[in-house]
Amino acid sequence: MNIVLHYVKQLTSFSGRRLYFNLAGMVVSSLLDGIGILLLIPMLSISGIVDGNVSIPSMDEALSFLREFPVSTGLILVLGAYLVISVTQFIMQRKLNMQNVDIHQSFIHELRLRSYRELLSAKWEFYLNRRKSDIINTLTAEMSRVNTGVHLCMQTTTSIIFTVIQIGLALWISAPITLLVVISGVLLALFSRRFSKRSMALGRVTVELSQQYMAGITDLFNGIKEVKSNRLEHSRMKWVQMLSGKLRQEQREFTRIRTASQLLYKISSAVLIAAFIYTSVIFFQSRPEQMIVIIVIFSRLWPRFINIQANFEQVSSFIPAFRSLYELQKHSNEEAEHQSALAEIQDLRRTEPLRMKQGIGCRNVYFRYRSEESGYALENVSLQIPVNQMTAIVGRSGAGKSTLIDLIMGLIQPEEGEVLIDGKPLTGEKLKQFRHSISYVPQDPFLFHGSIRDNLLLVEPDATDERIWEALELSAAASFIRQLPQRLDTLIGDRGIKISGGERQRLVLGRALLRKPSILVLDEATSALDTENETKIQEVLDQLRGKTTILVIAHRFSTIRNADQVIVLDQGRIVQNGDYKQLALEQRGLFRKLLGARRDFDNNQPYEGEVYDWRSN
Ligand SMILES: Nc1ncnc2c1ncn2[C@@H]1O[C@H](COP(=O)(O)OP(=O)(O)OP(=O)(O)O)[C@@H](O)[C@H]1O
Repeated sequence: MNIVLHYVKQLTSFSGRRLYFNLAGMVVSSLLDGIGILLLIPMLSISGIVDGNVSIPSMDEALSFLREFPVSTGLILVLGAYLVISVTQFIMQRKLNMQNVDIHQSFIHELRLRSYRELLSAKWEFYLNRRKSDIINTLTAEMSRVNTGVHLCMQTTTSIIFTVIQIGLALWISAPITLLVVISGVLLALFSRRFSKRSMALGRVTVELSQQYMAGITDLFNGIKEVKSNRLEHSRMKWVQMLSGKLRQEQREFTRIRTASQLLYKISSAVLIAAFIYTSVIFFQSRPEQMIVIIVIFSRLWPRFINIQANFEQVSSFIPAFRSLYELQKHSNEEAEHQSALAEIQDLRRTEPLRMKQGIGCRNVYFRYRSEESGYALENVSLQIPVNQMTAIVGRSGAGKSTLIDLIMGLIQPEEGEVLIDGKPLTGEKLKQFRHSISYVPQDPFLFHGSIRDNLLLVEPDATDERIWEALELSAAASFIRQLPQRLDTLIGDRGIKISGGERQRLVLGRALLRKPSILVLDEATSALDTENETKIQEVLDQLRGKTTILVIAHRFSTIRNADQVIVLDQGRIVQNGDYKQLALEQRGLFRKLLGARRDFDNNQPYEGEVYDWRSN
């Protein structure tokens, strides 16, 4: 329950006076409700409409004037008062409900924004160690349970206020009966704690199953092409059947618990009411008016107890969802990129890009993904990337090329050693500015289901069509986009599924160039291009040299042919570093081995446009 209290505290500090005003309104409204219903019988009795007398201290005297009137006038007065009180209470209740929803939804809105902000400010390592589908599950399914949980907490608070006030009024009417009802309620609530505990245990199962379901369907639809091509539909269907069966079972179990506790309350209510009436009639010779009071008090209070118990059980089943959101927020907060990362995301001012003068350096850098592993992904790496030159990083698969790029971009931090910009450590404001000067193009770029224009404006929301076409010309994407019937307004599907791999890469390169970056990082970003388009990109990179620092991982010989510097990585270490020609001539070097002995490097005349994959060596 502590975790729920954490969010309730957040709710009270977020909503402030509004929440307290609403609670005060609830008190007044429940008083009116209590007066309207509970005092109806005594009023009728005092007015002489019901035979006999139900004694309520001080109320008798206050309403004794009704006896002066004829019965019909008294009845109109009593019912008129009842109507006024009830209608006022209904109107007030409606207003309070609307305000409640407003407070609740504003809080959920804030919670959602806060969670996104914290997640966006978390460092890259946070994501490396987590299943993305778990994060998505927490932000969707669990967030929705938290939403209902907060609503239920507010509803339960209201119910408790109503109940306490009605207990007060009932005590006024008949203290012994009310006390008996309350004691029975408390005993039953204590007995029902087992239902709440079972609900919480089931809630944990719900979160686990929900995570498995989200992970499974994410994997399934990410790999739907493989599923269809390799005829894996049957095995996937079996998996869905198994998981959906567990979900069905879990929901059934939850309903079983809930209905069992409701049944217990309802049976108790029948047994208690019978016992009360029997005791009153047989032992205390109570009159019919008192019987009515017993029934009224019981029928007003008992459903409230049932309702509070049902809410407790449901909130208990949501506790694991509250915990899941809490832990996601806590961990993303703990793993924030830097102290001001959160504030930075809120800060809408544009950060000025860094004007690098000398270049990027790494000094004796060590990095490993898990501290318990003995091997390093990067080991004692020292290098210099001169400003406005093109540096290529090559090596076999798993050599550490992408890790080195992530480290240079400040996404991951070295375990030992330093990354330097113009000789100074890459931290604080400098890191922020440095990030703003980079355009990064991965092999599998991020394209969303939208138009080409929308995908481009993602990085430069204010770019004009003229600037967009200029960038697309540079990335050799303009020609294919012009041929599309809707040109920039063409929808490209999920992850750009409606265009080819090569077209996707040219489009994403155009998007990177639209930002006019001072540092361009291409991580195998030209792998899907044909020779003609690759040559075009090569020309673009040549044009950018002298104006932009270019960092390239490429498995194609032609892409790095004009690089000013080639860094050769092997098992996390730099084994060669120099310009292309020099490395190609080093007979025993790994670079030459990677290129393949077939080529005539002494004349530096490799076959034009030939595609060569380092990784196969
Ligand atoms: N998220 C990760 N968690 C654990 N180990 C990782 C992770 N990413 C990479 N590695 C390991 O770190 C080493 C370097 O990987 P990296 O991706 O940098 O190589 P690469 O040269 O870019 O390979 P490729 O050319 O195949 O993309 C490899 O041994 C790899 O298994």
